[in-house]
Amino acid sequence: MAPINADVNGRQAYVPVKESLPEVETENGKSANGYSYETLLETANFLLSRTSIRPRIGVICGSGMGSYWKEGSLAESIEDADCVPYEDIPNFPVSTVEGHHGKLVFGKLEGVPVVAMQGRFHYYEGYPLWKCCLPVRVMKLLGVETLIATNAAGGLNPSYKIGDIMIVRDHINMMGFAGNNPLHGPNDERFGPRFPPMNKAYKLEYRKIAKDVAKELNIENIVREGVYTCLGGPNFETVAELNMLKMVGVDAVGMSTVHEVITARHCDMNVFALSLITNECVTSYDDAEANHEEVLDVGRMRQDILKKFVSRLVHRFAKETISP
Ligand SMILES: O=P(O)(O)O[C@H]1O[C@H](CO)[C@@H](O)[C@H]1O
Ligand SMILES: Nc1nc2[nH]cnc2c(=O)[nH]1
Repeated sequence: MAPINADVNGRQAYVPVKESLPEVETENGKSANGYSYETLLETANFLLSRTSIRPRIGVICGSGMGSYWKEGSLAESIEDADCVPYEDIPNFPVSTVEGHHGKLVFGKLEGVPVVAMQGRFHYYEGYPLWKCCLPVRVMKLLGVETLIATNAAGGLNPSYKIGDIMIVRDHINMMGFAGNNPLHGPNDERFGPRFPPMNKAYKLEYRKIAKDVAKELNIENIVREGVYTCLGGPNFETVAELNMLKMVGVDAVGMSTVHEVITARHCDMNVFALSLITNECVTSYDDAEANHEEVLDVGRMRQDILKKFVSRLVHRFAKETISP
């Protein structure tokens, strides 16, 4: 096992400023912000013992989009794939939502070593935010430098259509406004600083590359750029809530991603995120209702395009920004 203060690849990790963190007690008697650095190193080391892939880019598959890692689709472009079910991974939560398979897939995409989460964790499943984001820290310890987070979201911007792909320019951390943040609790400087900036969360260079790639793939007519927000869920929004979000500049609404991005930026990962617009947000009282089946159907419908888009992005991000 790698020594403490080195990452699993033996490189020097963040310099700790404290030997140990103060214990913060919660109602159930557990530490408030989750597993220690050492515990997550154990998880990372376990994973490295299950694969020879040393991933540089991590991908989180959104609702309905994870299926594109299965047979007949992106799996065909992932070489040397090693799948590890979440149940087998020490300290990992398990997926409980339809459309989230519950596996880590290690492999190569266009020659780039990647790890993909085929299934993410959501707050509404009962996991605290830090636990929803635990895989992001594990990715960091595996050596991942860039996170690509994908999600299914409702389109609030009236010009968006179902099936559009929104490059996330920025987010509004609604849950954070109420004090619910994945970084809540004692801070371990080996992951990152106490007060991380978030104004450049979504890397400008990656957003430019994504627009180039959209042109190359001839899909620029369905690719947008906008602001995402995450609500706790699991219910879809009321008309009044959606109208309020529209007023504050939200383009797409979901129940994920924001806390993952905060955790990734905290540990200095490069971040790119995209939302597949799976439904139009219902902003008047007589329109149709949102439902998860539609979300999954649109994910399936866009599977091929997303597969090509994400693969090209992996290639370009690796070529232009990842250290050799
Ligand atoms: O954000 P992802 O996981 O893509 O899924 C989105 O779609 C589901 C609702 O249909 C919610 O889980 C929401 O967060
Ligand atoms: N909160 C929320 N999440 C979604 N995920 C997919 N569509 C939606 C939506 O309309 N609202």
